[in-house]
Amino acid sequence: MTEPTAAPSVPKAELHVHLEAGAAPDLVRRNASRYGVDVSRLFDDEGRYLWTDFSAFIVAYDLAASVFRTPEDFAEIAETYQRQAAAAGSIYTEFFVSPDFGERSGLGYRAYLDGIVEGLRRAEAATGIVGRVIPLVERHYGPERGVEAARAAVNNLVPEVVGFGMAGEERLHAPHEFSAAFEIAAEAGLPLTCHAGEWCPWEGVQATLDAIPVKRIGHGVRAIENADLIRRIVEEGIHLEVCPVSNVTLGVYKSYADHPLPALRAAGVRHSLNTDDPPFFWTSVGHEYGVARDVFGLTEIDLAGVTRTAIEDAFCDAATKARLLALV
Ligand SMILES: O=c1[nH]cnc2c1ncn2[C@@H]1O[C@H](CO)[C@@H](O)[C@H]1O
Repeated sequence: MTEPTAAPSVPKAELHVHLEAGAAPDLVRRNASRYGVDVSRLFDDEGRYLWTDFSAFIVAYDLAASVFRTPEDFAEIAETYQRQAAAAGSIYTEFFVSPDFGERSGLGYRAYLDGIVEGLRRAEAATGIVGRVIPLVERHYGPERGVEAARAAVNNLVPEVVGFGMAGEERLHAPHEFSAAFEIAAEAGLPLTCHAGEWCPWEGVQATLDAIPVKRIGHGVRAIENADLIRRIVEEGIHLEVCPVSNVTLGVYKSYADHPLPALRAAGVRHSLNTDDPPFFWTSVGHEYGVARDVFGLTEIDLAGVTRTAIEDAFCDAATKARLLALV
């Protein structure tokens, strides 16, 4: 993970971090040896995560996640991530968690969630950084498992659970196939976000907005390919959870010069800056803000605006937002 020489000092906030990907290689290696799992193919000679493309990344993600098995293991991921983010000036993180993965891990979703929440509470007590959780559907497992994930989410509404979403392989299944899952979550009062417009072109974002009453889109950057869609996103106040380093590292865009962050900003699209899967993409919250400043030319005032927009469009309660906005 490369921190810029001097990360911007402005308070930071993130709305899009996949929890298991918050685990740094050292933590994964330590747990792998504790549980006797061979993770040698996960890392390169310098000990950094190794993958070739998005499909290989999803497999690598699952292998790294497989060495977390107890509530305390998950508490440690959450607490460690949050302490590092707080040290880089972050005041708020929303993590994607997977009820399906909680079951697959053998732990059960509730014990998995309780571990994560315990880690978030410990980090908040130590540093003040606030952490919240968005359970999600893993799209590549299909709509039926999506409904199960939604049921698990609404049956375990601890205070830290603030929304519901979908991630995973965007090239499989259409958004409307997941309507039933999103309806269960919406009926329980959970605001919605869905990954789209990362691996599929702008039509994927439009189909998502047509099928699911989302307030935010995970990534959504390829909406830039259609001016009418961008107008709709601005008019409806849809927030894009933008992850520039992830996009360039995974190859959604060849270089930062091709990335639409400046065009999205110029169009007035509400957005935040996010790490997505930080150690997999050799990034951190400080690095994202550093790239926004050094590559895209955002000023400290612009960056404070990004943080304010993130908190305004966060899924936490109004009192928490007011308290956090007062810090920016
Ligand atoms: O950048 C991404 N795009 C789409 N799906 C992702 C990305 N990063 C992680 N996941 C997926 O999210 C789930 C865990 O939260 C896993 O299914 C993982 O593959």
